[in-house]
Amino acid sequence: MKIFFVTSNIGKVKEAKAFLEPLGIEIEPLKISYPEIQADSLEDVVKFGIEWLKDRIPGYFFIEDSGLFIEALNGFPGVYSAYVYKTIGLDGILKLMENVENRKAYFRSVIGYYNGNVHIFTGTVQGKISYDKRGTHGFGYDPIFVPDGYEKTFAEMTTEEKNAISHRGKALKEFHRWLKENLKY
Ligand SMILES: O=c1nc[nH]c2c1ncn2[C@H]1C[C@H](O)[C@@H](COP(=O)(O)OP(=O)(O)OP(=O)(O)O)O1
Ligand SMILES: [Mg+2]
Repeated sequence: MKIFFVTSNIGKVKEAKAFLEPLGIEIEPLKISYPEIQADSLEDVVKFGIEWLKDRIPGYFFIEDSGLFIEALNGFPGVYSAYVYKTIGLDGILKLMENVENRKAYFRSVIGYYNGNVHIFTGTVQGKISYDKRGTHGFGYDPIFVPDGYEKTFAEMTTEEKNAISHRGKALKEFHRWLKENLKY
């Protein structure tokens, strides 16, 4: 089967393909930008995005909204992660975290799939903000996020390694489980 992934982030596409294509699900990226509302939750952003997209996409599709939530910053950048990445970036986050001992943070991913109805799948990974940028793989905040149980950042992992433990990998796993149960392929 083939489903569309509406996103402008090629890093997300790479991860979704690495996870789902070996399981027999073909991903067709569609770079259509949709309004991302200013909301308190990733779920609300996804639900609004689907409502806006559903009559504009020729088939079943999914979108994904994600964010990095830093405990010492009361959850910032959270739902504003994309905007913060584009404005103050990794150096800005490291600066805000200077002299902050509590490095705890988590990533969260919310996938919304539309097949006539909306289905939501989520995943979270706990970790810490590093003291400097490390690694060249991945995208976004990967060079400053160290998942619990590891010494290296997401940017020091291969796509497969990251997928096995990441927020997006977990959401994709839930998504795949649902597809398998409901489509009986
Ligand atoms: O695994 C990740 N590793 C590092 N950084 C990440 C990850 N997952 C999301 N992020 C960053 C990217 C973006 O700055 C923001 C999410 O914003 P978000 O709107 O979901 O993504 P986006 O605008 O890059 O692509 P899209 O076209 O799918 O909306 O957090
Ligand atoms: Mg976005």
